Amino acid sequence: MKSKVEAVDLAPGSTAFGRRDFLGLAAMATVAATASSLPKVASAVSGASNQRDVLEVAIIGAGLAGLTAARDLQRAGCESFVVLEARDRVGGRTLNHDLGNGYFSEAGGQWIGPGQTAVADLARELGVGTFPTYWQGKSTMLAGDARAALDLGGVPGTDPKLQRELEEMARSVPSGAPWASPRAAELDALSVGDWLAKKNIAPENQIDWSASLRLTSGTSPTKLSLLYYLSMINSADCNYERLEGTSDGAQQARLSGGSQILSVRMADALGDKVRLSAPVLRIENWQNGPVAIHTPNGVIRARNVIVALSPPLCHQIAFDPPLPEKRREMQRRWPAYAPMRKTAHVYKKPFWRGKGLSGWIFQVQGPVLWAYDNSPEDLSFGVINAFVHNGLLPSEPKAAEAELTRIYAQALGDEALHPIGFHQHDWLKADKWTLTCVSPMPPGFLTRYGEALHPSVGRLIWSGTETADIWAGYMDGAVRSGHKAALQVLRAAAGRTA
Ligand SMILES: Cc1cc2nc3c(=O)[nH]c(=O)nc-3n(C[C@H](O)[C@H](O)[C@H](O)COP(=O)(O)OP(=O)(O)OC[C@H]3O[C@@H](n4cnc5c(N)ncnc54)[C@H](O)[C@@H]3O)c2cc1C
Repeated sequence: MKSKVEAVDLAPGSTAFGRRDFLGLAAMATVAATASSLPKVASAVSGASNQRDVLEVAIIGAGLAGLTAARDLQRAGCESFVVLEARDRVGGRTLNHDLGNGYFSEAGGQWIGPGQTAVADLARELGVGTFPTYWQGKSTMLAGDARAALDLGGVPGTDPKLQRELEEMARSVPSGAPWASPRAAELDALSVGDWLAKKNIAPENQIDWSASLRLTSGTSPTKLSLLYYLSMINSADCNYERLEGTSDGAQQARLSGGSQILSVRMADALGDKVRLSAPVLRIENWQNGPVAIHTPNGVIRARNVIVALSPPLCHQIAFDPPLPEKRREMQRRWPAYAPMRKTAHVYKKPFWRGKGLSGWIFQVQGPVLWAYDNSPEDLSFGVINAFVHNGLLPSEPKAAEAELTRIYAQALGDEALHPIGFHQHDWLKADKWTLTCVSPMPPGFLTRYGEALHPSVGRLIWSGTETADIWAGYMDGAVRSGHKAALQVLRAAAGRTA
């Protein structure tokens, strides 16, 4: 079992000036360039709004990506936009479950970690604090009636030698465009399972690989493209533990007040520019504009559209004329339906901590994929959250609670028999406005369809976490994609007045 993060080797010929430094400088340069053209942009935008019913921008989706784009536009002086959101709430794949007295448990995205600077900056700007994820103590493994307690040190217990091999391969797989890797065809022909099968992995490590990959990608190693997984490791500075770990990885910290608070605060500041319960059903005249965006409440016209949705959600919208074939096929075939169901057991206290237990539970065969301590920062009560296998746990809440309570008692002791609250959220069953929590990318997809993911077509600018250059699939990627889309619109507006 590995517990320490090792230093990342620099590629031959590289200097201590890393990719992050470069991206930081590039971002500053872009912001400076944008700021210097702001008066022009603002006037171009006010000019557009003079045409009464034609807005400069319509943003579809009030998740982190869409709201970040809207916030950036407003900060740049653009007032001619709306955000159209299908649901009666903002936040998309982030959702706070209210535990009462101002406490929340996150039913969707929740953790942030090192290198996820975009979401961390946003939190700071919005006055949202962070606190460390609890992982200290022994984790419990359950296999039938057998129980073992192990110190994992906050990282998955996979083989360090194989982790280094993956990191080395990840260097040649750019996170934002894996299909551009010189080894793309070879790596996309394999699943992670194919690759692992050649490595003679000990059975106990196979369980660890399988659990951590399923949690990260929503699918099993045999169904996950090796190319895609390497692009995720690349996002994490080519550091496996930074992707998969808690102590110094992407699961390192939580947002005070629950992750949905980011979207709620952005939406509050945007006021009536955010229109809830306004699903976009049809988009016409997207080639040259003005684009007509149809919702059940009426038609909005705009020069540009930021589509801040995952590709399968884009596919639910009718486009007239139809989108270019490659884009259409990419949306249609994008791997969706990675079901994720999260549960929360509430206790009077996090009693397991006093027993030297982390609250982490892994079950070899059973409904619990991973249970973990999700208690509030001030420990006024204890919470065990779990990612569970759909199909192995009854969907009816009372029955699900009882089954998990029994398992937690086996893992943590009899105190677990008395929860004071239970909550679950099944993203597959909730509604049709998420479809996929993460992307369970199969071999062969990215090399075939990846190139259609980023380029705008006509007046449509694609955003949403899936389009991010780093940390795609994560909250950080969503925020980055929102910044990028807003810059595209501002540049287009500045170009018209130049
Ligand atoms: C269970 C779970 C656990 C996760 N864990 C983590 C984690 O720990 N850390 C992390 O960084 N990320 C995590 N994620 C992923 C993270 O939540 C997402 O990457 C991020 O929130 C995506 O933001 P987005 O704005 O790109 O998309 P979304 O949040 O999907 O936003 C899209 C919005 O568009 C709306 N919409 C859809 N169709 C239409 C339409 N036709 N018209 C108008 N509106 C529409 C939706 O209602 C939604 O509000 C997790 C996700 C889930 C579900």
